[in-house]
Amino acid sequence: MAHLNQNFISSIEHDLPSHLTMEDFIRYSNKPLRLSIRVNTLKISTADFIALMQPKGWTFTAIPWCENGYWIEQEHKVQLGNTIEHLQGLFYIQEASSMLPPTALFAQAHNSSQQYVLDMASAPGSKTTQIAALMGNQGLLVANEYSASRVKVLHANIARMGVANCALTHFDARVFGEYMYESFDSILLDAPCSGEGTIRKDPDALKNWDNNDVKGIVNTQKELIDSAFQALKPGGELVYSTCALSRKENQEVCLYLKQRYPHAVEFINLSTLFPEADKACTAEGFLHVWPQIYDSEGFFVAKIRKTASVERLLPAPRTQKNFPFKKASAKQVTELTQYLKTAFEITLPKEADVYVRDAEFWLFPALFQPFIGKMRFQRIGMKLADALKKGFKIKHEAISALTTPTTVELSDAEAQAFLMGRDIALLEKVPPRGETVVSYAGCSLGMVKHLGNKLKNNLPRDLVKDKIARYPSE
Ligand SMILES: C[S@@+](CC[C@H](N)C(=O)[O-])C[C@H]1O[C@@H](n2cnc3c(N)ncnc32)[C@H](O)[C@@H]1O
Repeated sequence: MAHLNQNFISSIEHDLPSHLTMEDFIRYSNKPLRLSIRVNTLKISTADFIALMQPKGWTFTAIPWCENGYWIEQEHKVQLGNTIEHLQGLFYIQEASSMLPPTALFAQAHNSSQQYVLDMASAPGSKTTQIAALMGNQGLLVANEYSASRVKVLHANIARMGVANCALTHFDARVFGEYMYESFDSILLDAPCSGEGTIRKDPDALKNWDNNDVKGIVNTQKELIDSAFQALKPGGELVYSTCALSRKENQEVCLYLKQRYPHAVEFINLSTLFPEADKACTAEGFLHVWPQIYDSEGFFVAKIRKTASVERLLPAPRTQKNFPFKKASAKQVTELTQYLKTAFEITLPKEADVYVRDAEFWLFPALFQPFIGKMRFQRIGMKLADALKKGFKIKHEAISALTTPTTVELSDAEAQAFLMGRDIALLEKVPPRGETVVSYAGCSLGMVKHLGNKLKNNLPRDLVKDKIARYPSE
């Protein structure tokens, strides 16, 4: 049963649009959320994923605002996060309304080239990984997160989902306007908020709700949206979203921006974003999703176009020296490319550059180059391989993100054993193949050393699980 304190009810009654009732709001707040997932098209097509999961007892209902999002029901209730398909990054467990902001950001983009994208408050990465899929792993996606522990979760999700076009930063996002003035084509500010919309997931979310706490959050939101607008290129687009319900954290933050930059802020009307979007549309053209409208969590989404350049608020900081990477030499690139091609049939993407730091080889999105020295990055692109005394050793991240056609396909039981860190015995002795990629459902799972009579497990220790959930028929 959701705990709605009286202060919250009084405040929300004030903000609820006249065509919705408080009774419905309370009724839906007490209803369990429908389970929803997003298929990771960086790894598998939606059709193949449905064909894989239907025989395992899943039923799919399409989410109208996300091409690859589904409400699902499971015939056999297993812990989704521990399934093989989840661990290999074929899908992301994501609340349906949380899929709205990236859809809005990529819908009918005014500037059709969304090459430089910033996600200002990213962890745990639901929307970052959705954006990377919408970008098809091209361009450059800068994903920022302020909390150190949440940066780790963000990175784990990016790696699991095979995202290759991302650079991670760890800042209070208020710095972007100063450090990255008018640098991005598109920005998502999924702002820290009071989380009122999450009551169906967390019945205690509003137990201690206090109007005074909201005031502090609103100041942060205004500073963050200002910084986002400074970092946006003229002609660029910004989506501001929260899972809060009050006008203060939503409409008023956007109106504040318009007041600050009246000549440069244009609100884009979202009433036709998907069929029935008008049901949640406000007078300003924002989507204010109350739980009872689409039987989802509460959410707010505003799309804003920057129609003109704005005056820079703070001077450009000095260029940062001591970038620890350098571009790999032509000889190094040739040797590495040959190793990847011969051993794994991997061809490196054209829009990426190989960088080297000590004995580590990294793949950076090509568009990253102009950002060198502008700010400190936690992690850029992905680690490709380590240099050995003779040759290289490919990293798991690269196997996960790059297509590897030559693989040994594992059965359900073998995939389970692999993810639990175990070696896999082969029924017949065959000539050893050395480093080999193993796959499940046609998608790579990781690497083994093929010894002829067994596959020696090479899964990184931090990815080994104690428990894997399997469906009864498997
Ligand atoms: C609503 S959550 C983001 C959810 C995320 N976009 C997703 O879809 O998975 C807001 C995030 O902002 C982070 N945060 C809080 N204050 C911040 C700040 N000043 N700058 C950047 N991030 C901040 C929080 O740690 C939290 O992870």
